[in-house]
Amino acid sequence: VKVRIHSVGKYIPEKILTNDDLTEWLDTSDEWITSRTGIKQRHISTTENTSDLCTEAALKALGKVKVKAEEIGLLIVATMSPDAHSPSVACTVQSNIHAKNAMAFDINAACSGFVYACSVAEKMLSVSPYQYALVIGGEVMSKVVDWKDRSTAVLFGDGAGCVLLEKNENTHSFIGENLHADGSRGSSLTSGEVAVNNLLTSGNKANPHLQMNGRDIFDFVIRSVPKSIIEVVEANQLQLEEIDYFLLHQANARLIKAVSKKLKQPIEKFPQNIDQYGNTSAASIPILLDELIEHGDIQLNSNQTIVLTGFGGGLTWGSLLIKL
Ligand SMILES: O=C(O)C1CCN(c2ccc(-c3cc(CO)ccc3Cl)cn2)CC1
Repeated sequence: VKVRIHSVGKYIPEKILTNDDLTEWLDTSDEWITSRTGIKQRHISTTENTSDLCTEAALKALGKVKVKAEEIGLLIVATMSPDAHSPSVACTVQSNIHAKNAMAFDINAACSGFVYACSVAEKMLSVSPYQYALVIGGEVMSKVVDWKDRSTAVLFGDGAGCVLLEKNENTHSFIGENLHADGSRGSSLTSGEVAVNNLLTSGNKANPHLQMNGRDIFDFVIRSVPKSIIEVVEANQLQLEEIDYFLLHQANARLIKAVSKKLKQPIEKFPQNIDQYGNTSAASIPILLDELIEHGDIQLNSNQTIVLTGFGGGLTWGSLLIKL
């Protein structure tokens, strides 16, 4: 049985905060942010929570093809900024779009969440009686960042991206994958800690906000991401030159440049939109994919070969090799 990408959608909240807007609140500058991250602006939700962004992205993807919500058997949301622990964002989205036959759950693999979720969905769909699965990466990072911490608050943005996967006999999108974690370095990027305070204990501290050791993460990514990409390409008897696009998690422009150099592949193969959206964690790859399809750089059913690579909190990282 084969699984392919049938359609893609995204939804970004309307409100834009530019780097200059941030200088009114934080001791930072457009020059610093732009030169160190590549980010020029980010979208910040004011009323919509993660499930609202994911719902709109799902409706966009469904709207582009004639697939009815009841044909969906599986709905996975990758997020590290859920509305709540329960109900899952996926269940709220399932209700909103009336996908009454879909099982629904969230996964948290931070900025690797979307590639992890696609991997899980592909396996589950291939043994499911249903034809379609929705995989959504959605974040309202603006509610988890510490707006007093200029080293992280300027990096993140809100948004959601969605792919509709279809089970069919002939074309096969998912050629290969490698997914990794290293929990021993989990403390390099934490968010939403919940302390053990109960009837018997109290006073245990927990930081609800995102905290990041940028240097540690940078070093981890530079070492692990090129390896993951080479691994997934060569394990499937391909060469890097045969990959049309490398869609990397949009975490930092300098980092993307560094990975392209390590892989000796032209920067044109590493599309970027971090300037517009900031780091939208699990949403960054599906948002980028949707934009590339909108601009015509990537077409579904084109036989183009792409690699999706996520990396971040956990620590987690991983790549998917996809033939469109
Ligand atoms: O001083 C500088 O240049 C700073 C140095 C630190 N920077 C960082 C560091 C790490 C990340 C990052 C975050 C995630 C979480 O999604 C995943 C992957 C990465 Cl690589 C983004 N920016 C910004 C510029």
